[in-house]
Amino acid sequence: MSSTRRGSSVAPQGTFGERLQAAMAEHGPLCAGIDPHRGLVESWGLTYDLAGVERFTMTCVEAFGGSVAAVKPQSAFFEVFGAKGVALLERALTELRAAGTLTVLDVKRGDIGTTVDAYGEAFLSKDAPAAADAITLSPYLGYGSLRPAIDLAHATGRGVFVLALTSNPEGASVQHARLADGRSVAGAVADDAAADNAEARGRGELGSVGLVVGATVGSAVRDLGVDLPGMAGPILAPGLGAQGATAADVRSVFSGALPQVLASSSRDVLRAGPDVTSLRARAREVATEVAAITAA
Ligand SMILES: O=c1ccn([C@@H]2O[C@H](COP(=O)(O)O)[C@@H](O)[C@H]2O)c(=O)[nH]1
Repeated sequence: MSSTRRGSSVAPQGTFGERLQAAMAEHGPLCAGIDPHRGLVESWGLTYDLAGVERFTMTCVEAFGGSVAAVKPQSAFFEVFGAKGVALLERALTELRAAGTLTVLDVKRGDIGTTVDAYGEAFLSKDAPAAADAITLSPYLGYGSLRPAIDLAHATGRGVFVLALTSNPEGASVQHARLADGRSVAGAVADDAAADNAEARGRGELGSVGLVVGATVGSAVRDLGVDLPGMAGPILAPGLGAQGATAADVRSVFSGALPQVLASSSRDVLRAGPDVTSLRARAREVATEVAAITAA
């Protein structure tokens, strides 16, 4: 990538796992999503175009910046608007970073290793144009293909969340399958992440390689032998609210690994907009509810 396409260079202090652990302790374990769906944008009285999505996004940045542990923009909703949408996404990431709020960019990238290397440069390098504190990765070209991005994340103090048990019902057809050694696909992804978090675990810290496990997955974690405590990294748990999962589901799905959970909610919180104070209040309310469950 040419240097003219690079963003500004601000090296984060400490590992992603350390920073996330501190942010969850301060604000509660909520990652608020920025998902400018057409219907949501219009329900805020905005037009569904670049200007409307910009207003929506910057309202979220103002409401969530400094108020929640992390913010997760969903890249797809920005890519819809082409280069200008991506520029808006980059601006949101920059402003959240300036507010001292961790960002998890939901891009779900995965490819052969040489291409994953470029994805790492795009989002996790110190001069990345769309620098995020962490990104989501898909391991379905093999966990090992993610190596360049995982190594870069470790080198730059950033993190990744690897899809293990996604919140959608269709995910089970792949993620519940069994390998030749008897382990489930999701269990094997967790074992691979555990190996990457071994040093952090040895220091008694949260690792920087997390997993995505939906709060909607019921008993799958137990049934499939997915060792979340042994994984020792953060668990990004979407599905709260609009997809039907409750705080009580968080408690049962992640029992034994609750301190690692970063619950993620988008539409349920975003419906409280467009008023900044109401939006922030709803995010705080959900964060407090999940904190009470995960601390119990
Ligand atoms: O397993 C997964 C992985 C990612 N997501 C993403 O999280 C949000 C969920 O939005 P809600 O409005 O809270 O349902 C969205 O960006 C998804 O792409 C997920 O839902 N499940």
